[in-house]
Amino acid sequence: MSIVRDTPLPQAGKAVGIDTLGMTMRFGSFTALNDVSINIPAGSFHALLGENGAGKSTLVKCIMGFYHATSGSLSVDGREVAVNSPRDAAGYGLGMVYQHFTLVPSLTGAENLVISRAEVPAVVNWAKERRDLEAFMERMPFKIPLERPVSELAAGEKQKLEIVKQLYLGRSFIVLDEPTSVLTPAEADEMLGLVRGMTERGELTVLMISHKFHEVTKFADAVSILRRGKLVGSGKVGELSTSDMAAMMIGDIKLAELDARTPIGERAPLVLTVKDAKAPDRSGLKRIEIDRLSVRSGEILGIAGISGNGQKELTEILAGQRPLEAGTVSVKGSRYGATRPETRQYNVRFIPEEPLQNACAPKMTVSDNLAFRTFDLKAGGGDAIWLSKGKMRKRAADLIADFKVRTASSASPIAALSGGNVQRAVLARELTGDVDLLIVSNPCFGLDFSAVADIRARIMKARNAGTAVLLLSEDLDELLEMSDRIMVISEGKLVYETPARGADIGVIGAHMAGHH
Ligand SMILES: Nc1ncnc2c1ncn2[C@@H]1O[C@H](COP(=O)(O)OP(=O)(O)OP(=O)(O)O)[C@@H](O)[C@H]1O
Repeated sequence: MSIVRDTPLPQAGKAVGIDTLGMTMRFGSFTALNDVSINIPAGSFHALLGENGAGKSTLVKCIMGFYHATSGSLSVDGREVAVNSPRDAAGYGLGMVYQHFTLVPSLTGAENLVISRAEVPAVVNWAKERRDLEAFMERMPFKIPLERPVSELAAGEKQKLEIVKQLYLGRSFIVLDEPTSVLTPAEADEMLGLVRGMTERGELTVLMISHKFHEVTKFADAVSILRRGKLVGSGKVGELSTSDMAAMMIGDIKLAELDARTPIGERAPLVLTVKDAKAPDRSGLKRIEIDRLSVRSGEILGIAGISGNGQKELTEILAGQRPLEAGTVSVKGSRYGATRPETRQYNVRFIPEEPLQNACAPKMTVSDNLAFRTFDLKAGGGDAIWLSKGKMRKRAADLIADFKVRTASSASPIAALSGGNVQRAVLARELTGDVDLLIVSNPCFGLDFSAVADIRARIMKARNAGTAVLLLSEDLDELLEMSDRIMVISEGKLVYETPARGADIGVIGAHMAGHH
């Protein structure tokens, strides 16, 4: 048996500060980051703002050693350092927490922490690890049940564990990339409050990418704003109003407004109906059972629920990717299996979550991806025999302009776009043309505030024009603003229904949490 060798636990954290000096990053002839100098002192909580494609991720990737900046330098605690890889960054105490969880769901919190170390012993001395972990957790403000499998933790607990993992690995400067996008408002507040406490005690420095002004003003003490790769503003949070920050981000652009809701006609036809549908969930251990769900023309039905309660399975059933064991899905009164001819015949459009993985061919160009619905159709609607690359490019240019997709060119691979711009490109493809049924999951995830306003206005326009919309969202505010009716999904079942107008958030929240 091999020798048990333990890496020592990090000492109590002492925050480190960083400076970027003239950081510039070019991709070919495109400048994603242009001469950016930012000072983030040790123990501060710094927010990084910018519209989609402004260069936030690029800056962070340069700091973390994922990218080699074209020019410029990085200092840690006042000393210029060479960070050529994430491993180098880790050596200086720099760590990153991603928007999506990176933990292994079947392992416990303790196991996740131990295996995340660079040098995991061949044989783990669990008794010693547990003692060490207990001592470590005593220093942490976060309380997390480390003995439970991660799959059983709530989203807020998982996010805290991601942060604890970085601290366990000895990082004392962490980047939080939109850290609250899958948390409830209460979880977000608690988590950011605890992180803020650590910065105030000088144990940690935080750089947070966020699109949420209320989080920035409540928790950060300074902010830097990027626009088209340039630093356009920075300062103390208290000295800048939300509208100052918004204006620096996007300039003097008027936000899209929601059209007034037209009443749903009494005889508005049913467009989508799901009856007695049963299917196993992804683990095969639980089931999804939808007794009855229907959406009328000109109606938005919102589905609320904590992530992982069957939303993904429901969208997979509707996309024809998860066979039913029993029950039916019908569109406009006919059985519907989501084949390409059926989606065309009934004008069904679908925007799944994580669109880069689920709705795009990442290595193909933006123009090709925008043409997926139409490349084999002639202008009049018949089948096309030849691909017309010229027409595809022209159509792509129109959609890119209309939906303000920021890309170096329509010939760039779609995977090179920023997260928010991939989302915009997929929305451009799916929301254009005649749409009778729109199934959309978290449409505004990762979008900046002006894009959020724009996308919601477009969905409302489609509704008012008669589209039936099934809107699955983890954002309750979005559901309350957009929906006509709201249903709650919990453990694979629809457990509660209410008109959105006058809905009681407390009651919805209780059903989301499993109290029926
Ligand atoms: N590997 C790459 N190749 C080519 N262009 C890239 C690459 N990575 C980023 N870009 C471009 O750089 C610009 C900045 O992207 P970045 O991901 O930094 O934006 P962001 O501010 O993080 O946006 P979001 O809020 O949407 O995440 C975008 O226009 C993007 O298309």
